[in-house]
Amino acid sequence: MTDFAATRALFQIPDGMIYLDGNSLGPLPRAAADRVARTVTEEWGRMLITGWNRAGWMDMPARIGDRVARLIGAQPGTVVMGDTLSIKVYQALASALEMNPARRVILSDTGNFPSDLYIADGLVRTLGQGYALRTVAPEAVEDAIDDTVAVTLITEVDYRTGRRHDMRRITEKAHAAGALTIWDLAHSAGAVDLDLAGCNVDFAVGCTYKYLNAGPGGPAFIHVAPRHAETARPALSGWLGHESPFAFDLDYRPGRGIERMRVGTPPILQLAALDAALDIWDMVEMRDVRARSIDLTEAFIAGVEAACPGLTLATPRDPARRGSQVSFRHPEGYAIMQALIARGVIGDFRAPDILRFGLTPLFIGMEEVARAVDILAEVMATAAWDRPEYRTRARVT
Ligand SMILES: Cc1ncc(COP(=O)(O)O)c(C=O)c1O
Ligand SMILES: Nc1c(O)cccc1C(=O)C[C@H](N)C(=O)O
Repeated sequence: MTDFAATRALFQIPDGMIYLDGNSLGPLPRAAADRVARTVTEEWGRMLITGWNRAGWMDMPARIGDRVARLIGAQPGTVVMGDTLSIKVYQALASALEMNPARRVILSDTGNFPSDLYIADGLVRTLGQGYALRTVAPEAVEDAIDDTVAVTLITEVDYRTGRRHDMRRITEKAHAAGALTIWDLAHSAGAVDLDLAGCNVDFAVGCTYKYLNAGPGGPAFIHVAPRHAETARPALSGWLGHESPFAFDLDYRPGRGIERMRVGTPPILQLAALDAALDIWDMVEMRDVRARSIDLTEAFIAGVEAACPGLTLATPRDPARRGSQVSFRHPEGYAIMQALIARGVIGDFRAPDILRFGLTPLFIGMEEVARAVDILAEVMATAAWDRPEYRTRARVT
């Protein structure tokens, strides 16, 4: 059994703060600060360029990829770290389209994160030749999979509502129709129990600065199913995905397996922070995290619904259909969230009216849930949010 009191002690969270935003930016694992400092002083400072060999920097993207693979139910050797998630979406999409050349449609849904849709739109414009992005309502995805679809591009857990797609069913349906699948796991990795291998997905991508706690700008990951690993062309064919980067050949030959999905120089300091954050993940079983996340989200929903009649639940009631966040709607959602933040309860707001709360078992327990509910109830009952300064929108919400 996972000891959540032990994991919680490993994070640095300011006294008195109830941090319900680990679904957007995870808190600092205490060990990450030391680890980054050591990487800077002992590796970069003392080894300089020899660190690429002596400190194992060059192997970090694949070595850490294996650590992430365990958390998402993927086989070792099928995940590599690097770049940002938007870039990995582009890479997976361009690779998948090339693997299904008779088809022209990318299928996605309106619950997807805008960056994924922007990237898909940009790519179809670059490709021309009848390529198109078809975006349907989340509930309509399964029925929209037909023999024109080259690839589905679906974010498993909706960033606004927390609604979770059925990965197994959609992947099966896509394969039966001759389409490939790309799953964006930004709000899934470290949040829900995943079985990429068992679901037979083709590609998956995700970020590490949310539930995995790698810090702002933490590198993304990409997974390619073993059956495609030696045939997928990486589309972004940078030198570090080359079969032999230090031969400096003028022609590009993709590297072995998942290594080919590397592009350029890996962000070593961010990878060091992620490596330290993953030590905490080594202490937990994903099924325990999922079970506790369901308990926390159930308790939060019940508490808020009982105490705050003015808020409308935006997240599915069925725990199987949601991730590890709970969202409520209110026309004054932005001001309400600012009032909560002023009282030490940190969630966030997503336009036009969503209050978003991440319930992250590694460092949030039932006691914080109860306190957060009480504070929210007080803010709502006294209309404490109704102040001009709470309505002034910040640049980043
Ligand atoms: C589902 C999803 N996809 C893509 C992105 C974009 O990620 P990045 O800013 O790392 O490129 C995000 C978050 O920002 C996201 O939530
Ligand atoms: N990546 C972010 C950033 O650089 C700044 C502020 C927020 C973010 C986010 O991750 C947003 C996030 N994807 C969301 O779910 O809204």
